[in-house]
Amino acid sequence: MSWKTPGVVLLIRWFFSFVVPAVGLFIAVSRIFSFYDPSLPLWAILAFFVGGTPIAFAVRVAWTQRSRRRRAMILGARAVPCVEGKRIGNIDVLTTIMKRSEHDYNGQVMYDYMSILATEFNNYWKGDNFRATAQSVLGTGVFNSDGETWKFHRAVTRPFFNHDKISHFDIFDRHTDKTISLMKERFNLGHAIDFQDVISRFTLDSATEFLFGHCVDTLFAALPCPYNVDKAELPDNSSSERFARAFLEAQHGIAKRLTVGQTWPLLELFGDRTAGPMQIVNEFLEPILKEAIQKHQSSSDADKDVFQDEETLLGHLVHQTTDIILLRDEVLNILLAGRDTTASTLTSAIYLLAMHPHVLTRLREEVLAKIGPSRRPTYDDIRDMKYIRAVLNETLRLFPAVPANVRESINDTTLSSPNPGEKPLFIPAKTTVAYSVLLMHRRPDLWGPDADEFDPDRFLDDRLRKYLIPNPFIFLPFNAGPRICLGQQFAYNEMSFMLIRLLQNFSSITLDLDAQSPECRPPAEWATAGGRKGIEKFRPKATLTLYSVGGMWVKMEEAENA
Ligand code: HEM
Repeated sequence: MSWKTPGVVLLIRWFFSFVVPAVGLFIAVSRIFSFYDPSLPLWAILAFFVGGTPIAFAVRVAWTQRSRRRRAMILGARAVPCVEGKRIGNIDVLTTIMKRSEHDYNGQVMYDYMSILATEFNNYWKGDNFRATAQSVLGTGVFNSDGETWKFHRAVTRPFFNHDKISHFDIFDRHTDKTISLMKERFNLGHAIDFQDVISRFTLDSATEFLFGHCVDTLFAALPCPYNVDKAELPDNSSSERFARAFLEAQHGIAKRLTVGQTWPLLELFGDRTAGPMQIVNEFLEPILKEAIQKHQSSSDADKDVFQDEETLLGHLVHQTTDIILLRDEVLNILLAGRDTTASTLTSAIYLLAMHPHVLTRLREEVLAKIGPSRRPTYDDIRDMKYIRAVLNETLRLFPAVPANVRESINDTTLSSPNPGEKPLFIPAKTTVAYSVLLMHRRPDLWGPDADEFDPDRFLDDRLRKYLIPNPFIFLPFNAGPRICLGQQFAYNEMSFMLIRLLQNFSSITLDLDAQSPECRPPAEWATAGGRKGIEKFRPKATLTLYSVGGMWVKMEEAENA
């Protein structure tokens, strides 16, 4: 095991920031004393050793605060109000945030403690803190870089997403068929299915196929067993799912770090929690990357020069670079960007359709009228289907797959005050600012008094003109500005394709709450809470993406003509 764990690296940094200056000060003072009187009193030596580092820390904090007040005044701004804890270093606030992030309704702790960033994207970047947190998993890929490196990543990947590829629909079709037949098998046994699990397999198998040309075939592994069913009743055809599990574990590692904040390395004093899972991920990827590089290098020069409409992202990327680390970072970042987001949105959509059968009926009518009971949907079909787009948008409004995010300020800047007439809030350079799209999407002042309700018509009727058209920044599931999601169109195609196929095959969806293990069900006290917390039948939580704790257990009724 390497001694250079994240925790040790942080302690070394702190040693040089606080202990070394304190010792330096001690040496300087003792020199001055020795000039007049060679023996420094024992109490002074002890006081320096015991109090030196905390005093150096306190002086640094006081100096920073004074400097911030002065810089805020220059910008005509005021300091952001601070949360005042009861313990030194706000340790009580930190532990409360960690605990509530684990158990409370997603976003609630943010709502109670933090301020919301609205539209000030230009003064911010991802920043060093986020990069340090995610580096061991995402490397320097598009999701985790800024400046020139980010521009490079974005430039090399963008052409791949520029036009819709027929081959993508072939991939969706193959994996959708497999997914639906797995679901039917389970429903025929009379049991529920964890839709979140099965759809995550679908998006992983589809994404690995279109990114690397190698499907990880998670749809062939055994499905999880409902809480209320004996495992022996279900067939077990398990095969290795190491890659999928390891990649998820690595993401959980990043999410944990983000919850703790900048002191996360202290929790990893004895080892990097993402190192083990990332070793498995890298072992899976390395031969695939090497094969793609070799194939490119052995192709004739004439072939290399001709721009080909490659089927896979990797096939496209090796034309730009054969640096194996760059290639790995790129495909892993896009796998993360594209896989869990679509799985999360489809899971939320199925939940909402189960909760609102009249929406399901209307959506099914659109599918049957436009495409019929069995034909494969085309790109043109999907483009013309207004209601399916409204259902997906309304799902993304209430349950945005990336519910919260962070940015770091580049220079000293300000945010307009939430209370009109008050001075703006001062944001010093290099400050991490967290913002929640989920909370913004549910604000009644932005979306109307029924903001908490699921109603796809708000994307079709007068409410569209009243709220969204004049103020498009109130709906940001795909982010906005130069870092807007590259895969937005791909995602709408994939999600619409799957929903259409599901509704061609099934005529109703019900939640099976008994199949969910009791510790994963929403706590009884949520029922009396206001807003969506009081409505929800599942516990929404987030790693980098939103998910349902313990899965989303549903039953579906097969359509007569399926
Ligand atoms: C419902 C589905 C999706 C949602 C809600 C979504 C949402 C987002 C969001 C919020 C970001 C900004 C993240 C940030 O800057 O911190 C983003 C970035 C990105 N997304 Fe998506 N995404 C989805 C699907 C996809 C798919 C399917 C792909 C590709 C196959 C993809 C590729 C990307 C890439 C490459 C970026 C990075 C852009 C950059 O930083 O310049 N996304 N996405």
